[in-house]
Amino acid sequence: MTDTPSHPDAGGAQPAGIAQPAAIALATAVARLARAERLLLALDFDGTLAPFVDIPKAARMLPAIKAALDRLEALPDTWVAYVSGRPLASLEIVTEADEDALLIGSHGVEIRFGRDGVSVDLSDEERATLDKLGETLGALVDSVPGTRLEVKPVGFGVHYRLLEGDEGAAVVARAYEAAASVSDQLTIRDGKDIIEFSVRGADKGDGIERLREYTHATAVLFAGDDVTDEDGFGVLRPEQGDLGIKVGQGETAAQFRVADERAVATLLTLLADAREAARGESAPTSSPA
Ligand SMILES: O=P(O)(O)OC[C@H]1O[C@H](O[C@H]2O[C@H](CO)[C@@H](O)[C@H](O)[C@H]2O)[C@H](O)[C@@H](O)[C@@H]1O
Repeated sequence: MTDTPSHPDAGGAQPAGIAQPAAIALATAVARLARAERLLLALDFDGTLAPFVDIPKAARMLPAIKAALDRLEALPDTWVAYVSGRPLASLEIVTEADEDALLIGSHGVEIRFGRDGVSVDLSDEERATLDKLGETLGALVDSVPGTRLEVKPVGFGVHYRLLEGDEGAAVVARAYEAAASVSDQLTIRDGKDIIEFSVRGADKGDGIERLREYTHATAVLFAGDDVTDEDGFGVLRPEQGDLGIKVGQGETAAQFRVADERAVATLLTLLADAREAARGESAPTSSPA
């Protein structure tokens, strides 16, 4: 946390990891968001809540983030949802989802709202393309030590986090070529040390709109770190009180930017404090990681 004075509307605290006066403006926006009638927190997972690790299934959100989200989820008219590129099954594990969890997986293709869900029924043509894609990309990763194929319900991710320097770019080029030999209709997503090819083209913006509809939220907070999260920022309605937060570097349509997951922890803790106060709950003194 910074020790500089805060804006009168900001509830007396500022998010760490960003410079003034942006920190003051963000703290003010968070204080306003805390007073929303029905609040939806739609959150990207990897690189936003959880630091990157070499083994995807080992990723977990920072403890301070988990604590803040648990507090927020316990409040009335407040929903926490995860909107990720991960397959739903993987997202359930890393978020330690309970039976009420709101999850959007596979970049908007897979949906689980509590016990309700949308199953992904592939057409014969999509299934055939997917099978061929798996064989082709499988052969590629088998030929490049350090790469790994992530199997998803509607596509595949080629992971190359363990490669050095230009080796990653070379694998991406070969993956493009391999995928193009299968189909020119694929949705391609260039993520952080992963290149993904899918036979379905939904995006995180679609997922957020489904969540907005389901929760009847009057305000939405979406935070994300990657290029694929720009689809999410694109459907926000700042004029209605929505808030978009970009985590880390890179061009963005989000209104605000914070440095990293620790700054997200600070922000969510401030939001939990402010919303508990707004909803008349006790606001325990809490310190982020
Ligand atoms: O939309 P997100 O929740 O940010 O998911 C994006 C991808 O996240 C996972 O891969 C990334 O995180 C891994 C664990 O830290 C890391 O090893 C990998 O290099 C990153 O690309 C996940 O495995 C993918 O399926 C998601 O698309």
